[in-house]
Amino acid sequence: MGILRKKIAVLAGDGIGPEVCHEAIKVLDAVAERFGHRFTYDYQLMGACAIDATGDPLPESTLAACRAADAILLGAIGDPKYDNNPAAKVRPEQGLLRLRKELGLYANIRPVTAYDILLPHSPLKADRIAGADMLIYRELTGGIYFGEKGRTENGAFDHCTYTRPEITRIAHLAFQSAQNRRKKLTLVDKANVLETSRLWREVVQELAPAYPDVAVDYLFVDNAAMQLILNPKQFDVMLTENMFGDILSDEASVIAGSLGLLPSASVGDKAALFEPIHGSYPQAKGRSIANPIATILSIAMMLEHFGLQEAANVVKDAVQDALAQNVLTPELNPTSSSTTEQVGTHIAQCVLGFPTSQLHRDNIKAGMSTII
Ligand SMILES: NC(=O)C1=CN([C@@H]2O[C@H](COP(=O)(O)OP(=O)(O)OC[C@H]3O[C@@H](n4cnc5c(N)ncnc54)[C@H](O)[C@@H]3O)[C@@H](O)[C@H]2O)C=CC1
Ligand SMILES: CC(C)CC(=O)C(=O)O
Ligand SMILES: [Mg+2]
Repeated sequence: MGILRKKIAVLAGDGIGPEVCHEAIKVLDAVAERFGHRFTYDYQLMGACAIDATGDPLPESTLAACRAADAILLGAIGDPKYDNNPAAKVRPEQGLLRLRKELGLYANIRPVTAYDILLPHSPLKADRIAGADMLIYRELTGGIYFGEKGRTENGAFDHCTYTRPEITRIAHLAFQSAQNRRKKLTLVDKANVLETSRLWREVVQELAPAYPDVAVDYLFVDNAAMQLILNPKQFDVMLTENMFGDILSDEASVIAGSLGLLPSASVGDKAALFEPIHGSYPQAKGRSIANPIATILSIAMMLEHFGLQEAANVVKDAVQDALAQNVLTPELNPTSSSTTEQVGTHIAQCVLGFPTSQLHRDNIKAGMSTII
């Protein structure tokens, strides 16, 4: 692969979004330096910061920049002043949902891995989670988040709808992914109650014969939530609708060890966006305690999307190095933690090829004894 030039729209967003994006871009710059690629960044507003500046959570200029970019990096959006005001008509989350819809980002791919090195930090029993490695395919532009919603005289409603094409296109992606992995696909639904779930089951059953090497099973979402913690190793590719995937993937982050570790790629036919699965974690804003690894691993997914597998592997190895060296934010290591910036710098330095021992000597010289 020769030298690549790519333009990346950066939507740092709210809360910890700017902090984790800053570290992710540090790592991307290190990739550029090491491999000779050229990445340019187009910073745009989305979320509460965009409402503050323009009144609109997704200004037209942001949407245009995203359309013009080769890929989009998103930090996170959301602010307590909207979370705590149910009457607010304009909300940061509307910007994200509209962006996903406008760009046709229908498949959100969320890898979940139990890192051996973090097993002792997990609140779950190590023998239950060791070796867990799954991909969640979450449908991202349909379902209850996008249905008609409103208030009645004494109540409220959110409609959930799905069409066959919406299910078919993501199901194909999930089947193909399973073919390249351990060849197991689990559809998670609530087909014992919901008509939309029965359509999901019907479509997946119809597609299954085209993928004879993939074993398909079906779980109701309530059982799946329990199985995920009880025996996560049973899952290879999990396919599910928008809201179930949103909820189950946050639950699955406990298997990895922290919500701050899980990256994602949101892809469609014309655009691709890379984002940590977590939100804006407002309690951590400005305190340099947010884990940037979910966003840095989202950069690795972006590099894979660009066809830069070697660079993606270098980023993933650098993350492993940070975990192995105990360069961890406080939710993973409360007694001897590193800052958001120290984790990002460690990973960027590893990408640049610094021997770790050298890096540690430099950190000690700089007085950053908490790193070791
Ligand atoms: N994609 C996005 O931009 C998303 C935005 N949100 C928004 O974020 C705001 C906060 O929502 P919450 O429900 O509190 O979810 P959240 O994901 O922001 O935080 C939930 C908890 O997860 C942990 N956490 C999250 N990110 C972390 C990180 N990088 N490092 C270490 N720990 C981390 C913290 O314990 C935190 O209290 C809301 O306004 C919500 O709407 C929520 C989810 C996704
Ligand atoms: C606005 C929400 C749907 C964001 C979220 O929770 C997510 O995408 O995981
Ligand atoms: Mg979520």
